[in-house]
Amino acid sequence: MTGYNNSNGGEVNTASNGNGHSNGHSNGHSNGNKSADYTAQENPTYPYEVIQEIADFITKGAGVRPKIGIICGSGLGSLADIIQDARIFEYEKIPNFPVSTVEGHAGKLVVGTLEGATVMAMQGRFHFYEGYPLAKCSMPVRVMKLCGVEYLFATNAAGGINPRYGVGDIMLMHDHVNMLGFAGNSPLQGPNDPRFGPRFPALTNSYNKDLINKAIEIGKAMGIESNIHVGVYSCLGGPNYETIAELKALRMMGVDAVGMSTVHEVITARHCDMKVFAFSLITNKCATEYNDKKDEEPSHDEVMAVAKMRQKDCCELVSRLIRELAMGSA
Ligand SMILES: O=P(O)(O)O[C@@H]1C[C@H](O)[C@@H](CO)O1
Ligand SMILES: Nc1nc2[nH]cnc2c(=O)[nH]1
Repeated sequence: MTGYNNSNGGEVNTASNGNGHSNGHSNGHSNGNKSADYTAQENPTYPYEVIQEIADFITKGAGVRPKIGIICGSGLGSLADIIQDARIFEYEKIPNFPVSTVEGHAGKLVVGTLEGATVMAMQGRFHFYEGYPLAKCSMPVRVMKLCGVEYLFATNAAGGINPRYGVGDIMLMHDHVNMLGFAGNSPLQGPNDPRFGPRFPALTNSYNKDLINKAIEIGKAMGIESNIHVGVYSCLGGPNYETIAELKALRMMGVDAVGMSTVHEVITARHCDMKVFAFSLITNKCATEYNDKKDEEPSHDEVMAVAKMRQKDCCELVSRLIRELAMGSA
């Protein structure tokens, strides 16, 4: 396994320099990496070679090169349970991989087949609020790319700000507002390695329109068209949910649903030219007026309960869309 120490303040370390794991990207588990904890001064960019080694570990272990990557949102791990001929990698056992710390994110990578396509699914994603820098949160997207993935399917649980959205609805993402980006934070910060993508990537067409249209058709066929919306997602840092004033501001900005993930993954995927499909399961309605109703306050328990309740439809939507892709009609 390549060691890397990226505290050189500029250049990406593109060679295997054998200098050991002094970078702080330890997962503290079975790979024997004894490096120090992450410090904010450190550059969290993973060198290409390290990502390549993780990808090789997975493709060799699984014996396939997946075409579609899936990221399961909070409570939506069942999207990975429907994968056949599954080869399961616990994050703790993947060299240089972070570990999942959030309930509803099991911490497993599942590789196999779904509806005739080879897929790899993250049953557990990494969030900024867990203390991981954004480049680390979205590093697995680059691993997917080097495993052969061409399409990223990202899912999340989110609060509905658009008053037309109900709990349990699905919002197909057609755009996002990157609040962490507004605050000067990006998964692409730091030295750029052109083998992944350009220094200044465009994000104007980030969400694949054909896949959105296909998903709308599938929603109709499933008889859930009135529960399907197309809208704008915004990612905040979390882990706290939003104040009323913040929710009002987001609504004025044109945001339909708010969460704590996905955007950095989409940026990383578009940077390396993957096609992206993403949706939010609306797990709670966000209050945009002041009131004292305790039962209107969001909670992770509620998020998990709604995800469990709606997992069947979410799985069916994803499976059908993947079937269309595998048949070449999406
Ligand atoms: O991983 P996602 O974005 O689906 O999870 C959302 C955001 C927080 O992690 C959590 C809050 O309940 O759900
Ligand atoms: N930020 C945020 N994330 C969520 N995830 C699920 N519901 C919510 C919410 O209301 N706000």
